Amino acid sequence: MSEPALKIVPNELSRQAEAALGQWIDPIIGCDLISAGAVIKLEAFTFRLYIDLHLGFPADHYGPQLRNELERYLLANTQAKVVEVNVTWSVSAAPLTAQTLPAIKHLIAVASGKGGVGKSTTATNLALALAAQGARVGMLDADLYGPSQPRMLGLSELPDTVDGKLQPLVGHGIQTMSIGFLVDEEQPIIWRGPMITQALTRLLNETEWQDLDYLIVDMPPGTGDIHMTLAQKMPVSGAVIVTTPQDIALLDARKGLKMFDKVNIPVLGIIENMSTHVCSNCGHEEHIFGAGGAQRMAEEHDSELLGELPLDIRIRSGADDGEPIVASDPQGELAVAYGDIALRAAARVWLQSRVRQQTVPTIVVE
Ligand SMILES: Nc1ncnc2c1ncn2[C@@H]1O[C@H](COP(=O)(O)OP(=O)(O)OP(=O)(O)O)[C@@H](O)[C@H]1O
Repeated sequence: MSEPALKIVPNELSRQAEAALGQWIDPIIGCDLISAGAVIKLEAFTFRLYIDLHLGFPADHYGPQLRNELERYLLANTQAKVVEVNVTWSVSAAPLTAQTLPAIKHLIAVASGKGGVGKSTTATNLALALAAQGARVGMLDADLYGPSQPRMLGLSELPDTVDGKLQPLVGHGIQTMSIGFLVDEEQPIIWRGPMITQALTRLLNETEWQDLDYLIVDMPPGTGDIHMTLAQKMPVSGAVIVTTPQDIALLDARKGLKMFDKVNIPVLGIIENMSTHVCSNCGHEEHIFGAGGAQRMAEEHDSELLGELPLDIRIRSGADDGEPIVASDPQGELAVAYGDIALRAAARVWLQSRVRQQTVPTIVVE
């Protein structure tokens, strides 16, 4: 005879906890933790609440922060006198396709419509921010006409080849491959479409990436051959679009957004770079390139503003010196801003795959 099914009877505290959790909009995930599928266990005894959360993005620092905030919130908003929240995380691989690369769980493209808006700088700092949360991160410099990752990550050696595979160079913990390692920095690259396509696919496929949660792909500006190669030959989980709030940059960013829509690459969100400038002498804040443009663009295109970054000399000098700000000042406010944006993008990658899986949280009550 089979065991009778366990009958789960909600009690007052579990009802209070579920209601409170339903009201808590996580600033990184963008929705409540139950809807996100993050609550994997909820145990409610008369005055004691035990909650297990599992996040699908790296959260070495975010996890403890979330635990502390949630414990305080639940103590204030339920009858519980003891609340224990346990947070774990792991990054699951993207669904298997013909293009899946076994060593890489997710490819995230960092793109911009227009050149010079700070896409490469943003890509580098986002990669470092994900690594700071515990993820294994790589960087593929797909800006073949103007590779900047060697300089930004402070790398200049020639990569080794082992059994015909290029070994990525590691800068600030990021496994990196760039055409800039293989050609002279001073020499212009004057390849036509098919050569570019071949060079990019070889850089991706012939590099021996080691067990990556995320490979960040630093795209060239615009919408050209490299973008088509990315869409057709690479398993991209999503793209983020970097823009400044300037009208001309936004116009080009819209084209980029539409291009990703056309080739079925989900846009994870928009990043507004050089949003404001705070004068280092007098502290006066100015919107040099205009205000609110990326937010409006996100609303118009049913996308999301992942965050804003100021125009700051420390970001510029770090990028030029091979000491990106997230690595050189990991506790500073700029690293925090990059960290939030990086986690929001990673959380969108996770939520996308959860929508496909439709998982339901387990709730156990006394
Ligand atoms: N938020 C910022 N504050 C100050 N300087 C910045 C910021 N973002 C980028 N920069 C600087 O702006 C310049 C252009 O940045 P970057 O090379 O990242 O742009 P890009 O969009 O990748 O350009 P390209 O399209 O030419 O590859 C660099 O000198 C960089 O250091």
